[in-house]
Amino acid sequence: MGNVPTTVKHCLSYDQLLRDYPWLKRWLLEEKTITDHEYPKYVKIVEVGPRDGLQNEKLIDMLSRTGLPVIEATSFVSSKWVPQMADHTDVLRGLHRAPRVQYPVLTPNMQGFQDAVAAGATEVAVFGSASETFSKKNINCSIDESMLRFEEVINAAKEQHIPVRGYVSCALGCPHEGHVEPSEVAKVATRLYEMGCYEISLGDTIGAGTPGSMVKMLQSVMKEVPVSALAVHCHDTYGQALPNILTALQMGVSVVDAAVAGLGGCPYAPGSSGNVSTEDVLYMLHGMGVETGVNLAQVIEAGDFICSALCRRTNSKVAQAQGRSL
Ligand SMILES: CC(C)(COP(=O)([O-])OP(=O)([O-])OC[C@H]1O[C@@H](n2cnc3c(N)ncnc32)[C@H](O)[C@@H]1OP(=O)([O-])[O-])[C@@H](O)C(=O)NCCC(=O)NCCSC(=O)C[C@@](C)(O)CC(=O)[O-]
Repeated sequence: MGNVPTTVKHCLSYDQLLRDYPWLKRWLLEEKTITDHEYPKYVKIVEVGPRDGLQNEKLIDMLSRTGLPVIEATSFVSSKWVPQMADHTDVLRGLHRAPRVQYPVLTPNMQGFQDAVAAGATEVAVFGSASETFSKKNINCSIDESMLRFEEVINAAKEQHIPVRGYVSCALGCPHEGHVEPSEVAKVATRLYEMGCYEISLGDTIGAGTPGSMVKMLQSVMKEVPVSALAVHCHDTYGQALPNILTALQMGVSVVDAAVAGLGGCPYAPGSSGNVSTEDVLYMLHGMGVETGVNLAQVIEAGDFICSALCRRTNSKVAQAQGRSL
């Protein structure tokens, strides 16, 4: 019984545990470890903190130096709807682009797309929803209407050779409708993929998903969209983001959205907390031997900088454990 942890060996009810929990017995006797599972060898991290949390050029520049391959910089939405995004053009123009880093921006419609391109965007993202009510509240149109708007954006982007990413919000639950059927998520993901989005990010907007619902949702989506084109975007409201991400990795997903210091939330998903923190995702992946090309210490520094600037506590457990931004 080579790898039985000492604490378990010395537990008085160890024999009873083995009797009562056959899976534990199998685990211990077969000397399985977490690394026996198949995981992607490399995971692409899409940093969404600057866009989903706040917009700050210095933060984007610090993140650009960490090895992150993608940093979502800002959002070309209406400032009447989201006043924080009013300075999107200045933010995009002001950042110092690092080589090999992509800086996508959100564009809900043609007006957003045109403004983004004029400000120098080289990659954009459209954001749809698997829930009718959320679609209406978030972008003021039905799912079908949103698809028409996105098709226009995607076609215009194709003409200019601009890659488009697609989001599906409410993939594991809606703040208004509650449960969302995995088949509805698959439907929207498929439409976005078929229209030409190169990657589909499945958003647990309210952070209510669990590994159980993640498996069901991914199984449904993966029947229609290749797993190589899928990403997960997990909020941590119920503390389920890391287990949900681990589950997605086990199913072959190799793109993970995360936000430095766990910034963010969605103005149209009241009560939802921020995204899973980039620091915690990196700590988990590196601990599993999965490569990301990202320097965790530098991301922690960037998180520290932005939390100090905002006088707020970091949501990253890893940064907290290192005594940062407490
Ligand atoms: C989509 C719209 C613009 C529709 O808003 P609307 O009011 O239905 O748009 P409209 O076409 O009727 O136009 C009304 C006014 O808005 C202007 N307008 C129209 N479009 C734009 C634009 N792109 N940029 C700037 N201004 C715009 C337009 O020019 C006009 O101005 P007016 O004539 O009244 O002065 C609005 O609903 C909106 O801005 N929504 C933003 C919602 C948002 O940012 N939500 C958070 C995003 S995060 C998310 O969705 C989830 C995600 C991606 O993180 C993943 C997850 O966690 O699940």
